[in-house]
Amino acid sequence: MDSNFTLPRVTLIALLEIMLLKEYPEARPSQMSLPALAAAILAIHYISLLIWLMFIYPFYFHPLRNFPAPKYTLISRTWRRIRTKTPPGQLLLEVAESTPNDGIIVVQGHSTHLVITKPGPLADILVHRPYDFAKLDSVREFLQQSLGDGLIAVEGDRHKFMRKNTQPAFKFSQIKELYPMMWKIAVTFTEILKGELQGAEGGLVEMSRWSGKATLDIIGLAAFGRNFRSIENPDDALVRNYEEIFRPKKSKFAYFILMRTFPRRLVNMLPWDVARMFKETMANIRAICAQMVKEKREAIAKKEENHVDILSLLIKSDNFSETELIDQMLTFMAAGHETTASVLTWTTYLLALHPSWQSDLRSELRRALPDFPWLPAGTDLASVLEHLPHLNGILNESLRLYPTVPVTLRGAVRDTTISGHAVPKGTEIIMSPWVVNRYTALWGPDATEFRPGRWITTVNGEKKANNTGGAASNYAQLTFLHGPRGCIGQGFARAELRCLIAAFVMQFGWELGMDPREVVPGGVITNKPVNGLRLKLKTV
Ligand code: HEM
Repeated sequence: MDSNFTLPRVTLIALLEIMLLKEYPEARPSQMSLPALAAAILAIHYISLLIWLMFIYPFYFHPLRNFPAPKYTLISRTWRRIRTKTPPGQLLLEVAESTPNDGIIVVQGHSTHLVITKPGPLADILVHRPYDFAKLDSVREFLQQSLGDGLIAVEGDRHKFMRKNTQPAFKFSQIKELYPMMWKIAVTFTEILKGELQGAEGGLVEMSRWSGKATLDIIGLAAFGRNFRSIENPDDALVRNYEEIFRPKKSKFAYFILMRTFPRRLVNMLPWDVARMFKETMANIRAICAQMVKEKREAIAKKEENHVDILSLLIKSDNFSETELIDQMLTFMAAGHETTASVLTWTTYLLALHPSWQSDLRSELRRALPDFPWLPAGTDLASVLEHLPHLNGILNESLRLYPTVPVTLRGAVRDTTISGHAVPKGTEIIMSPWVVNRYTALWGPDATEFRPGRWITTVNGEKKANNTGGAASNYAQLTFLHGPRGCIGQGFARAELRCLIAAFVMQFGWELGMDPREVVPGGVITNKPVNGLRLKLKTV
């Protein structure tokens, strides 16, 4: 939705004028040479274009000009964000806090975007008209390059079909079946970590790395029915490949920005390591997934065991081709592994800063699971963990304060409306869980503080978990988005996190093992502490 006057068009007009003046010398001022005249014409056109784009078009002609806008240009703020290393989404939060709005703000950067801040317009985009908005072509192309045509990358009718046929693998009864397996890995994770502590100086461990191993093992078993044993075996090929992809690095950030801005083929032609690394590691991961799909098909055919994993359910549904199964598996591995690891890492960070919540949670868990790490036969772990107020309050508050995907972009694929406002095709939209989850208009003056108590209600003297955190709308919590393009794995992720946090808190007490100023949220795909998270653990 940008101006018809663009740099290439204005350059073309200027060149045409120069050619005309060359053809008709009588029209030229006699005292100026042609080169001087050409330079002057180009300069006048470019300065006019700049004035048009910065001061006239956005405020008097842009179709979205009537939405409230910040009083400053985003370019100056972006520069400050880069300098001060504030996390992605923080700049937009400052915009939302300082610009009175009804849920839609227009921001001008190198192009125009609508930033959505409140429940009404979020519901329109995510639930009422989700297929009027799609991922931007550049983002989709990047996803397809890595994950093929998995659920996260497809659009329109293709997406509707896939989502409908994948949903059964994530229904509540299915997740309930997965709890004991998740618990087993969570306990193994803490046991191995306990062993590591003996060799670790001062009980120091790097939590991001360990979180990634635990969640990779859980997704391996739940998605493929295969234990990668990455917790025990750091040299596993799949583990190494995933660690390589997700390790935050400046060169990767630059690669993503270039992929957003220039054609993918062009960027991939550049002779740099990061493009080659992406290509090679994704090809390795794809080959491993293809092998696992093949083996699983054979095992199902031989009726070797009772298969409850996601891949088995998709194979048995007979709705997916071989390539589609591989694409879906790659998608679940990518979407369901680092995301959950990031939340586990941030939860341990928040609990390191708030030791009283750590010990309250431990007491709650000891009462609920007195035989830890054993579960008496017949224990309904899902029912036990899903009702614990401290566990769920802490999890919800971590998900709120450190949403794994801090910012997501959409483009209107047709002329449509948001909250009754006309929005032309091509309009780019920013939805930011970081903004919405921390917005004082939705959460009150303590929006940015860690207060798990907001998710706990006392009824007749008994503490119970609530699902709203005291906010007036479900849309105030955007971590998993909502609607048919929201996270299909939300229930899975919550189950897994309950197990991991519970086992961790029952096994260890901890404090921060680094300068708190060094704990900086950032990262390329998921929101991670860019300098890692060192914790000082002791067994309890
Ligand atoms: C705490 C952990 C997780 C968080 C915060 C999270 C967050 C999200 C978000 C924000 C999206 C929408 C992305 C966008 O459209 O820009 C998404 C989509 C998705 N997530 Fe998750 N996710 C998590 C865990 C999982 C898990 C465990 C799985 C699978 C086992 C999973 C599978 C997916 C898939 C397949 C999609 C695409 C859905 C679609 O477009 O229909 N996620 N997730």
